[in-house]
Amino acid sequence: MTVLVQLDNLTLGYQRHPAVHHIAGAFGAGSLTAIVGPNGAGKSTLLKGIMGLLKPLQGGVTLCGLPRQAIAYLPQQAEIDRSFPISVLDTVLLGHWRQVGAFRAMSPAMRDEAHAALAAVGLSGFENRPIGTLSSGQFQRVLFARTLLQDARLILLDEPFTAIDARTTADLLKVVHRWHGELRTVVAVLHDIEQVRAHFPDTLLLAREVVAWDSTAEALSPANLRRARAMAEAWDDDAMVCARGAA
Ligand SMILES: Nc1ncnc2c1ncn2[C@@H]1O[C@H](COP(=O)(O)OP(=O)(O)OP(=O)(O)O)[C@@H](O)[C@H]1O
Repeated sequence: MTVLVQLDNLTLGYQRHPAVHHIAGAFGAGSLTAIVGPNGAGKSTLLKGIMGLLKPLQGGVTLCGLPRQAIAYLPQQAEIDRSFPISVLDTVLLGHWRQVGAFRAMSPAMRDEAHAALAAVGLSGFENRPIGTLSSGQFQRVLFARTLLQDARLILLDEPFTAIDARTTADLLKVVHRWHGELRTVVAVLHDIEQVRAHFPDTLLLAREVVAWDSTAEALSPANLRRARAMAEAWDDDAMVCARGAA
């Protein structure tokens, strides 16, 4: 396996209060991995750490030959403000932002790519709609279209299918498989275990620390799922220091 992202004894948290501890392992180039775990397990925190939005309290993240601009990150929909008056097409065109910068105009080829991306997610004809008027499923399609334009080598998706209808989920899973086929590396936080078993070859089972990081069949064994549940029941949200101390 060629390593794309290496996590070394990674501890992340907020106001020095650890949320995930001592994560060690690697995402291989071209891998398709689900991150699964109970509520509050630190799944979103881990994505933010990989993205560089959170500074490690301990340990580190190494991007192997991967510039940060080559990472696409889709946060949970709840974290995105949709009241901004911007059209579907302009939202998708933001995917070109890193190539274009603040002042250069979009080329006709870039616009064509945006139209093609909207067609790929089933949203042709929606170009001029303000994003605030879309359903959650339609808006998630827009965000996937924008990600298609970004040409990212690592794609981080935080609960991309939560509160999204079944048809949209099926369509967007096809986009995920397209990325995997293009040898991009995809990491998605997911809650639907059956969906993970059906579509994601690898799984990181997280409960504030790694329970298992393996092929999905191994990682989601009944014993590992029981362990993750038991660990969640034992969490002490008021604990101020890492029980294992500095490694
Ligand atoms: N901005 C923040 N400030 C302080 N604590 C936070 C912040 N964001 C998350 N936490 C805490 O960090 C821990 C891990 O949260 P995180 O959102 O990463 O979990 P998760 O596994 O993604 O949960 P869920 O499945 O419920 O979305 C939780 O105890 C949470 O309350």
